[in-house]
Amino acid sequence: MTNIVEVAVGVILRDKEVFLTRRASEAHQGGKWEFPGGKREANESMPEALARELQEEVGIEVLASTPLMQISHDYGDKKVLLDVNLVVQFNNEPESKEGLEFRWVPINRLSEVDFPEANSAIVNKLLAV
Ligand SMILES: Nc1nc2c([nH]c(=O)n2[C@H]2C[C@H](O)[C@@H](COP(=O)(O)OP(=O)(O)OP(=O)(O)O)O2)c(=O)[nH]1
Ligand SMILES: [Mg+2]
Repeated sequence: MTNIVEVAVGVILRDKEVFLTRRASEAHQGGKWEFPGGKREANESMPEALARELQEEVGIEVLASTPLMQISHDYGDKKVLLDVNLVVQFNNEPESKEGLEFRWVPINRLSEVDFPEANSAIVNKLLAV
């Protein structure tokens, strides 16, 4: 039995651009760009995990989010379940509270971004919206 890491992921969307951060080089999938988010803790629901992670990592308060998709992916060294949510209403200007690189990228340029493998399904879905 291998355990699956459940991850709350936020696609922060404003004016047809999304907010990305760059994973720390020593992290799993280090150096890749990502949608902010992180692991759900045992005592949390997914929406609670999303709100906490986006507050901790990028300093925003989520006011409303809508589920986009769930993705199961096996990286070989780690299995993840990404719970991906669109975040279109929030307070504060997103930045990286963890000192990571960040940038806004137009949706139609997402296919050029170096994401972890599991993210191609997210990119395809966003390009189709
Ligand atoms: N946040 C995020 N994680 C992603 C994406 N794509 C993807 O495969 N992942 C994977 C990478 C990691 O294995 C996992 C997220 O775990 P994490 O290590 O960032 O979790 P965390 O923020 O709670 O970090 P930590 O407390 O363990 O440092 O999900 C994505 O777009 N965003
Ligand atoms: Mg994280």
